[in-house]
Amino acid sequence: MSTYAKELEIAQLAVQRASILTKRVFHEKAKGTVSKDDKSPVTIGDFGAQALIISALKANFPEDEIVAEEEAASLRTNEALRQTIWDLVKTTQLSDPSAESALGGEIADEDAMLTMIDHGNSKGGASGRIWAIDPIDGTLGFLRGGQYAVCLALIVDGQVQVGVLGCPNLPVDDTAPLTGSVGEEGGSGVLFSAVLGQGASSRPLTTGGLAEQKTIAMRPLSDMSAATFCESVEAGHSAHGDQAEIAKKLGITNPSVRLDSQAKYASIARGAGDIYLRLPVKATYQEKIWDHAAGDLIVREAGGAVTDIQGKTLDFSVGRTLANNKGVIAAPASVHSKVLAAVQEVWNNKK
Ligand SMILES: Nc1ncnc2c1ncn2[C@@H]1O[C@H](COP(=O)(O)O)[C@@H](OP(=O)(O)O)[C@H]1O
Ligand SMILES: [Mg+2]
Ligand SMILES: [Mg+2]
Ligand SMILES: [Mg+2]
Repeated sequence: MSTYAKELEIAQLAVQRASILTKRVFHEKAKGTVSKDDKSPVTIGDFGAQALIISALKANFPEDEIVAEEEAASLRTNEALRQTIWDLVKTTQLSDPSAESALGGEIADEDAMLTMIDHGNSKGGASGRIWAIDPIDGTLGFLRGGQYAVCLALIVDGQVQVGVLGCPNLPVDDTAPLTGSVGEEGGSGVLFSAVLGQGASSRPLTTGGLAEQKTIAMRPLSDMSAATFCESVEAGHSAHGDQAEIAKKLGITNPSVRLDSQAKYASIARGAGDIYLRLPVKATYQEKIWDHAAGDLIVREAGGAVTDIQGKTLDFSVGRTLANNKGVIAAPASVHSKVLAAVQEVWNNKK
């Protein structure tokens, strides 16, 4: 068995199961949205997906630490919301019994569900095995009817070893035009994964066991002017103006493709786009490890390089945030230094 084979298998099945829950909520009008302390939204889909993923991890790797985005505090005082989530969680299973049983079976009751959610409160750090979970990345996209991703990564002694992204609204076809909006028929969804040193792959998302996988790779980029770059839909999450200036400096003529979530990392990893730019809007914002761990590894294993705007690799060893980094540049390894140089020119001119 290759290294991290079991972790990869469980992570993929856990993300696939959680994706089923998020899809159910995606098609509902009422998504049980509540506002967090930082004013950002969280939905019944985020809470439910986090409970299901953590339950699978606890059943298989009880000693591991977990850093997850959400916490159960607001659910302890909001019975209606808690019950809605519980109804979703207890009725979401993989249709393949052996896959479902690999995830350790059902959560016992509502209280156990809250405990599961709160197991994601690890401080993270430089030693040991730490899972990073973003149950729904791109919650704003999820609410808008756009792209979102279910994200899970295993970090060991500060290095991302396993990364899995479920992107329920991406098309299975790698060559389909890249857009941030979901078409009439929607995408049927793709599950991306990578293990350090073992390459990156993708397979269609299913509602049962894992579908057959294929290797993915970034597009060779011989002509920078033909590159497609991706950025957030939300202007508050990355600096659209700076990014447009950088693209111009690089001679990129295609308009940027705006899509929510780590679907950006996944899309460039499979050659549906080329470059992902995330320039800080606010100097004080610290990126969260769960927003990047899986995507960073998947892009690197597909032939890309990922750094911050100073050219430093992303440092997952300093807690729940990327406190040592600012912004993100992800590009094919062969052109990354060129992109970095353009970013630095624009960034330094601003000072
Ligand atoms: N000021 C800010 N700068 C950068 N990222 C931010 C931000 N405020 C929130 N975010 C993060 O941006 C993520 C979405 O990224 P994107 O814009 O690429 O879709 C959010 O994840 P969630 O949706 O999981 O909360 C959130 O963690
Ligand atoms: Mg959030
Ligand atoms: Mg996120
Ligand atoms: Mg999230």
